[in-house]
Amino acid sequence: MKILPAGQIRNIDAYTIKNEPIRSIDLMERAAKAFTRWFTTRFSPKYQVTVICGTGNNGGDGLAVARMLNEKNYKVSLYAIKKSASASDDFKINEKRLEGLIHINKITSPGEVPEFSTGHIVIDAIFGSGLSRDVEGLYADVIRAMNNSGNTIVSIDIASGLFADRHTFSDIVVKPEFTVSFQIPKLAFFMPENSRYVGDWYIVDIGLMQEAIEKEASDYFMLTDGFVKSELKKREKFAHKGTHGRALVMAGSYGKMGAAVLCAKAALRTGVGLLTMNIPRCGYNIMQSVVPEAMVLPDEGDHFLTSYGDVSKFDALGIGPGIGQEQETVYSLMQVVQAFGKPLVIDADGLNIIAQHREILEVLPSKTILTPHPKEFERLAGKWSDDFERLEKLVAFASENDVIVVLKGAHTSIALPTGEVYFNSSGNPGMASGGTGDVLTGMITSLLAQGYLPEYAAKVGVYLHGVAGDLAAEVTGQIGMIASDLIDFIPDAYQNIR
Ligand SMILES: NC(=O)C1=CN([C@@H]2O[C@H](COP(=O)(O)OP(=O)(O)OC[C@H]3O[C@@H](n4cnc5c(N)ncnc54)[C@H](OP(=O)(O)O)[C@@H]3O)[C@@H](O)[C@H]2O)[C@H](O)CC1
Ligand SMILES: [K+]
Repeated sequence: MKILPAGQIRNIDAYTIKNEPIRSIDLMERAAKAFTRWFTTRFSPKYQVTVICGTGNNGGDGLAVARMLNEKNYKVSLYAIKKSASASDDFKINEKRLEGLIHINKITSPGEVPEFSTGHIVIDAIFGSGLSRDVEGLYADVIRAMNNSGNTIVSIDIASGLFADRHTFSDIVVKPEFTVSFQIPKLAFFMPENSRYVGDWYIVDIGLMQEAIEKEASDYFMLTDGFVKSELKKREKFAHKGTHGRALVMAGSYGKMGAAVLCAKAALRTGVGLLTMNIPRCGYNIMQSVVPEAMVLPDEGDHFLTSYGDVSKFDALGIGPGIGQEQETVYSLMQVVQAFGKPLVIDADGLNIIAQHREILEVLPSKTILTPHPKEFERLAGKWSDDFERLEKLVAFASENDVIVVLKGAHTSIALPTGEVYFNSSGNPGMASGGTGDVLTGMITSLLAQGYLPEYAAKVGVYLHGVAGDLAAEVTGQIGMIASDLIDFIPDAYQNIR
């Protein structure tokens, strides 16, 4: 699914209005209906609803929603912030449609800012994608009062005060529990810095023309079920274990064999035919007894990796989980990436080693997959001042080094060398716990070995990992979930997507 900036969404609106054709007021009606449908399935008419509007089209949506909820027997109080006489045409039409139905309380001065009584659901329709500057004055007073009221807020399209496509410096922004956005996700939703201004967000379809969406170019996409489903490889009837690839994972050191074990189990559960674990000797018994399905290639080093073996017979190589940064390990990493000569997966200490020895970047096979968490990415690419700048750095790093970067976090983002970025939509905060990264490395390595091209191994791996986390959380809850739970749910995650 494409993520598009406000300007391009406006083009799509205009195209739909012209070519469907549909009057813009009817498109607003359709948007308000879609919002109302979402709202009425979540909140019953026993709730009192307060709708706060601006006077642009977001405000027009708010008026139409107020009318629709009133028809459905919700008790609705309605306010419009009117600093000047100007209002959008569709706002004015909706204002007329409300005559005799609901009174619109005008907020024209600070004295008229409502006192929000508790227990209301507040619908935020002050500004949408037309926000053009920081919020101040009367608008700021209202937003502060809304945020301080303790009420559940639902934002229409996007929280008022939040810029859809760039960093929002001001903190005068509505803090909704839910955002219900129209058809196309906004880039701001994927930035961790905005989490309190987005809440749980939902996309509702308002029937914008598909051909108009296709016409608009974008480098940003959201990974969805449909996409991943279409990329999953099927198992052939006459397959044997060799058909599903041979993977080699170089992982572990004294005290960090858990990382190697998690990575191994995840690779196997993701479906690799044959897995070999290249680990230091201290991990031999652990690996053989805990993961009997894996073959073990013990290193000469007792406590950390000191060399590498014949890598030519492997389809995929994953390296990094728990390897530490001893000098011999650094040398073997430097050499093995070149000896392997095909795209591989590098994680954790493997990335820290690269950050210390940047010459390795020059010899990485094209489309190698790097899977940093934000701190590791900072070591590779330097600091950023906000998440939009981080995104710029991510895109630049992937294209300059001809690598695929999987930047882990809520909405893990996958940057390709082409400049495209895919944001994940699966997963939950319970996954922010030790070892989940090792699981992801195992999964992506496994998919590479099974013949997925690097770009698809990254996308499918990240999405599946998130689904496994979501399924695990249904059983364990988010707080008590651990990385091993994720592994147990990989098979279900496959079933779920198919
Ligand atoms: N396809 C769709 O998604 C559809 C969306 N709809 C809804 O329309 C809004 C966008 O509506 P628009 O009228 O373009 O913009 P807004 O309602 O967000 O607000 C514009 C007015 O607000 C003024 N403004 C902007 N920033 C500020 C500020 N900081 N302080 C005060 N006033 C501000 C702006 O003034 P300008 O001086 O910048 O012109 C405008 O007067 C979208 O979000 C959806 O909710 C349609 O209903 C259906 C299709
Ligand atoms: K809004």
